[in-house]
Formats: sequence, C-alpha cells, structure tokens
Amino acid sequence: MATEAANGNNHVVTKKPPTPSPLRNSKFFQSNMRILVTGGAGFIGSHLVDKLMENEKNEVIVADNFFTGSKDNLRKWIGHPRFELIRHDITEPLLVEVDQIYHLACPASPIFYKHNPVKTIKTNVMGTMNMLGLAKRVGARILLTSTSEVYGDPLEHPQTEEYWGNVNPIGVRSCYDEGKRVAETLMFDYHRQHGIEIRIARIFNTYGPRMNIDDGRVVSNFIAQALRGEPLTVQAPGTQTRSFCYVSDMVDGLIRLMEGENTGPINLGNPGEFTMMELAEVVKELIEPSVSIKIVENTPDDPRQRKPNITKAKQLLGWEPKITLRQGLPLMEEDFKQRLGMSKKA
Ligand SMILES: NC(=O)c1ccc[n+]([C@@H]2O[C@H](COP(=O)([O-])OP(=O)(O)OC[C@H]3O[C@@H](n4cnc5c(N)ncnc54)[C@H](O)[C@@H]3O)[C@@H](O)[C@H]2O)c1
Ligand SMILES: O=c1ccn([C@@H]2O[C@H](COP(=O)(O)OP(=O)(O)O[C@H]3OC[C@@H](O)[C@H](O)[C@H]3O)[C@@H](O)[C@H]2O)c(=O)[nH]1
Repeated sequence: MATEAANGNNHVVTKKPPTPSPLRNSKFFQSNMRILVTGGAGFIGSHLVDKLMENEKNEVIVADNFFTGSKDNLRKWIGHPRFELIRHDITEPLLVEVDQIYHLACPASPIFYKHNPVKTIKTNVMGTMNMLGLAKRVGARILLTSTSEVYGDPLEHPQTEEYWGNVNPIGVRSCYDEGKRVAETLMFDYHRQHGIEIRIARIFNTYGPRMNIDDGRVVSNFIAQALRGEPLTVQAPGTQTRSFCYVSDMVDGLIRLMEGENTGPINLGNPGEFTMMELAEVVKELIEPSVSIKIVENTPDDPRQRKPNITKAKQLLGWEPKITLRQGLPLMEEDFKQRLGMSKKA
C-alpha cells in the first residue's frame, strides 16, 4: 500500500482498495497496461503519451476536449493499434476500463484558465471527481498533476510539501489554485474513504517544445517575441522569480511517481531560480541579442517567488532534473521556428 508522504497525512487507511480491472489481474498483465491520459493532447500530456507509447506493453487512451490542446500534438500516434483518442470533456463522466489514470486535463496558462474561470473550477472539481469515480469503479491507480500554485504567493522559500500555502480564495487566479487545492483534497478523501491508489505531483513551471506559441506563459512568450524580433515583455517589477523545468525531466518524474509507492504530494520542478528580468536576458543572449526588453503592467496576485524544495523527489523517487535552462531553451527554439515557418539556424 502506498505511504502518505507529506503534510501530516499519516492516517492509517483501513479501507481495502477496490478490485482492479480484470485486465490488471489477467495473465496478460505483464504484457498489457491500459493507461488513460486526460489532457493528453496538451503540452505536457502529449510528451507523456510519447514516453508511455515507447513501452510496447502499454495501451494509451487520451481523453481531451481540445480547449488548449490539439490533435497535432498526437499526430504520430493517431491510427496506432495501441492508441486511442477520445474527444471528451472531463466535467462529464467517462466509462472506460483502464489500469492507470494520469489526470492532467485543465488549462494551465493563466490567460486560458482565467478566460472562463467557472469552467476551470468545474474542470478541477467535477473533472477530478469524475476521474476518481472512474478509478473507484475499475480499481485504477490515479495520478493528479497539481501545481506549485497551491502555495499561492508563498511566505516560505523554497517551498516544501509541508507548507500549506498563502492563497487568495477570491482572486482572479483562485479558479485554478483553489481548484487544484480542492482536487488534492478529493484525491486524499477518495484514498482514505475508498482505498483508491493515488499519486499527487505538484508541478513547478515547465517548458519545452509544443507549448502553444501564443499561450501567454513567460517562456513561450519570450521565445516567440525574440524570434519575431519584438520586445520581450517583462511584467513589473521583473524581480519576481520562477524555476523552470524542461518537459522531458517532468515526464520522467511523473512516470516515476506513478510507478513508485508514495502517494505524495511531491514537488516536481527544477530548483534553478531566475527573476523574470534574468530570464529575459538569457533568452535575448541565446536567441536574439538585438531585441529590447520592455517592462509592462502585471496581473493581480502574481506570486513574487517560487522555487521547489525537491528533497522528497530525490529521496523517494530517485529523481532530479538533468536539463538546465540554457540547454532547454535552444531545444524549444527549434520547435518554435518550425511552427512559425522560419528556417533552421545555419
Ligand atoms: N506546464 C506547467 O508549467 C504546469 C505547472 C503546474 C501544473 N501543471 C499542470 O499540468 C497539466 C498539463 O499542463 P500543460 O502545461 O500541459 O497545459 P495544456 O493547457 O497544454 O494542457 C491541458 C490539456 O487539458 C485539456 N483540457 C482542458 N480542460 C479540459 C476538460 N474540461 N476536459 C478535457 N480536457 C481538457 C486541454 O485541451 C489540453 O489538452 C495541467 O493539469 C496543469 O495544471 C502544468
Ligand atoms: O510575457 C510575460 C508573461 C509572464 N511574465 C511573468 O512571468 C512569470 C511567470 O508567468 P507564467 O504565466 O509563465 O506562469 P505562472 O508562474 O504565473 O503560472 C504557472 O505556474 C504554475 C502552473 O500551474 C501554471 O500552469 C503556470 O502557468 C510571472 O511573474 C509573470 O508576471 C512576464 O514577465 N512576461
């Protein structure tokens, strides 16, 4: 049985887990793991699908409503006998027989999650309840991609999993950060009450190829601006910090968490911390030294600092990121150039 790793969740779970799907107990178990990835057409989800599909023992089902994701991210798998893509909104129940659920579906860029905040809350609360209900019915293990935003504007730095956060419950970001906090609560309640096997990852800012070009997040914005020769828009004051993890490291961490014995929550992120002004300088230096940097107005409740303490991930999962920001940015640049129709660097 999984151990509850953090936040004083040391209650003994007496409830027996539900019976796993027949697939998981069958003689074919060793050669067949059927995995549902919600949000699998999105940025992190599609990279996760690529990695899961590399294992010939896996069958992968993606459920996505294509709000911020696209079929294009999965084009190499469409038609593959071990792959299925379902257009589905997770605020509605889903009936499939699976052994594992990676539950990622939720818009992640602040521009998109603030666009329809009621829908964002529904996705986090009703969507997570639906996925937990599915996990309960078929006895599947479920992993939630929670976020560093559960720490809000943190008063502890770096953030450990024991920190309960400093979150505005009525602000414009609350649909996302409070939504994810409720999703975490639901995960633990289903675990304690129904014995569901849960895993919770608290993901810190992740970047890489396939981010939407006009997604609004800082790394994609700066790279697109540098390639278009536009000023890099640093939101005031520019001293706010973030820690950026390359997507292949993140996928590795998520799979280790799913396969391991710890419920989490576990921080997954790269502890390298940069101010937004420093990030702009690095993008300028690596991609287009001629562009200028422009300070623009910020949005409400922007967290002032963020850096993960990843001691737990190191100890419990044997995980730490390998790719530095300076190594990762050029990998993303090539993908953006191709999608913007620009030729490769000579
Ligand atoms: N990228 C990051 O920096 C980061 C940081 C912390 C947490 N996360 C979490 O990781 C997950 C993936 O993030 P991402 O960066 O790949 O974002 P993304 O926006 O690229 O992907 C989200 C996917 O979920 C789908 N989706 C949204 N609402 C849905 C709904 N109601 N029903 C079905 N599908 C729906 C979207 O169409 C998209 O394909 C999210 O849960 C996000 O909260 C990401
Ligand atoms: O053009 C820009 C965009 C953003 N920023 C700044 O860059 C910082 C990072 O902003 P982003 O929009 O990339 O992302 P945030 O860190 O606010 O939220 C992020 O972190 C946690 C995840 O769960 C969210 O999915 C993710 O979007 C903020 O301080 C923002 O003010 C700029 O300086 N310029």
